[in-house]
Amino acid sequence: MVFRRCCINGVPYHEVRGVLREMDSSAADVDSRAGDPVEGLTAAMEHFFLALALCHSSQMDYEERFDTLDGAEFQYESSSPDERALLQACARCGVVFLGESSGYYVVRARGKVSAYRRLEVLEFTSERKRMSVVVRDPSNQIWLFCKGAESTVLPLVTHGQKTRTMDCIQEFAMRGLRTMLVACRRIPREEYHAAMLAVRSARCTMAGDRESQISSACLGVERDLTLLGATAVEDRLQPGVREALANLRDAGIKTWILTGDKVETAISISYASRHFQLESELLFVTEHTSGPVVTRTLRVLRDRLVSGDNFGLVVDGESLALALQHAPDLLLEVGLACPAVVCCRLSPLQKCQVVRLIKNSRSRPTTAAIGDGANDVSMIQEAHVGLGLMGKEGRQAERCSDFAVARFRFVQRALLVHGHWYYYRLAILVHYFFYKNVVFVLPQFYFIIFTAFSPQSMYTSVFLTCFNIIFTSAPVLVYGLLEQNRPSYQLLQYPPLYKGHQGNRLMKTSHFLVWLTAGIWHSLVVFFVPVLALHCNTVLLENGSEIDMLCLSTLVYSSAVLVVNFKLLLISQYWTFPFLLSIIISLLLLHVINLIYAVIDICYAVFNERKIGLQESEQSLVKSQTKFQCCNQDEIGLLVNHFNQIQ
Ligand SMILES: Nc1ncnc2c1ncn2[C@@H]1O[C@H](COP(=O)(O)OP(=O)(O)OP(=O)(O)O)[C@@H](O)[C@H]1O
Ligand SMILES: [Mg+2]
Repeated sequence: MVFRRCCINGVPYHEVRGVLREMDSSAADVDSRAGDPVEGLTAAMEHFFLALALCHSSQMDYEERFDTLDGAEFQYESSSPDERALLQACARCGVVFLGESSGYYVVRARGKVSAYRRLEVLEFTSERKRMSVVVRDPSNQIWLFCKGAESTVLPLVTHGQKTRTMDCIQEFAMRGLRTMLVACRRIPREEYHAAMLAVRSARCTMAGDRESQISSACLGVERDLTLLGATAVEDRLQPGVREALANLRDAGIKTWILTGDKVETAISISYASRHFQLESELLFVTEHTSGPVVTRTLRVLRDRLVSGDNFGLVVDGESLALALQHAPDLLLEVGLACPAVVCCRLSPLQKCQVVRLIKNSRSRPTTAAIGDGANDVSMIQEAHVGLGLMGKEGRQAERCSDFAVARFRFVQRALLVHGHWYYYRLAILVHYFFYKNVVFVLPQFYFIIFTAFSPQSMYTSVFLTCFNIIFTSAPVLVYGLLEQNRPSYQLLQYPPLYKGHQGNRLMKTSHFLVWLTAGIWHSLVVFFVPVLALHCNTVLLENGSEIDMLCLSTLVYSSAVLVVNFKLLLISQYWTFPFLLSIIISLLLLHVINLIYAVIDICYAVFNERKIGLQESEQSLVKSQTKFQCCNQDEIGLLVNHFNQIQ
């Protein structure tokens, strides 16, 4: 962010490298508006810059060597890029914030170093849209300095050049600059103590709405302000934002800009970023104060939108709150019908509400929110996909997001290329898992039918276990990581290709049925081809013996593994070395494990045979012994009979 302009006591100035030039607003040509450089700072200017140098929450430890340093060299640490830009501008103009030491703000102005005792900081929140500091100056006077959005500071101002300053703010905002008002007040000592007591007790309260109690306590001291002026900071668009927005639009992605900025600033930035086209006709839902009026405006806009022209919708925070309360469906209808929407002066909660409104609309669109500040965290978390920009406004957005991106323009690659690929990969992966299991399991059903509903399993337990774990898992995983159905340059060059996947098209029932049919057909082939082949001649082995059931099962099983792996190879449009290697290894493993299993099985059978043989011989021995005994008994019986007859 760069400090560009300011307005002091109603007079606009242009700042370049620490030189202020008064601007002539009446001049038609922008370049000829800046007048002669201002010689030295007037008391009003010094007071204005002093307010900026004191009213902030930036950090820098004061060191004495800073006293002699040029202010432009300081790097201020702040979560607010606006504040950093303002402090650097102050330093360039001669009022240098040197840092903080033991509760004192040290400031150098006109070569003189002064320490201001920090008494209280009334922090900035996106709801209050302003912040204040209370300090005691070296002459023991207590001052309150306040800066913030004009919508929240102006109502507190009672003295100063209100009208001229607001004209300046309007002009700055039309140029796309981020504006703030700066005001101050000298607080009587007795009032200070009472007001601060109220603020501190509100901060300590645990009951009720604590935030609103703090806000109203702050209002006790933030009142009767004297307007010092206004600042205008340029928030430069990152490189590539225009192209990225245009590409996202071509890809069928609807973009809404949700910002805390002023309406004019937001519109100007929207034109600069081509979110609004030059030919766009703007529809305004702004400055409404009652629900019925907002509803009426939205109805009128809805009727106008039928003509289908290139419209841009602008909604401000207050009107949005009313619309969300009284006519959310109408707002949604109008918003979705407009090609571009800008919502300005939104609080973090409102940003979240807008995302929720869209997310829960009838068509159930997939939403993605992208932001860089703490005030974007709630919408990032509400959206289906949260994208955090690594920015100058701290790391909250980045930490709360699903994906962090360094630059806005990288979003188009993330969505159009990686989003496209990953959706495609995931869709194929899910269908493929169903498919390969259908090919594997259905032959078992056919087998049951062929064996008069026998409970016998065709596959052995080793085969059952290995199918999904070893023989068919690696290729599909590698496919899921590396597949590219189109090259990246093509996807970036033709953003409409992204539309092909919108509405979850690859996961429709029709796609599932296609895969299911393929699975059934392949299962028929892998079962019936071996069965019919063996039906003609079951003697396959060299020694003339017939093949057994294990042999049929191995044949069917191997065919299933081959077919599902080849299917993946054929549907893949991007053959990489790891992918081919994973298929080769899977097939090799199939044969190696088959071989090992066969050897183990033969050994087992031989062992069994031996065991059976042994048992049989043992049994026959017993039998023969018994026979022998029986025989002996018989013979003895015969001998006895014979002996009796002789007698
Ligand atoms: N540190 C600050 N001190 C005082 N006022 C501030 C400060 N930062 C921002 N503001 C004022 O509060 C307004 C709202 O700020 P907020 O951070 O909610 O949104 P934003 O920064 O303007 O926009 P965005 O949503 O794009 O981040 C700003 O437009 C500005 O006028
Ligand atoms: Mg901000």
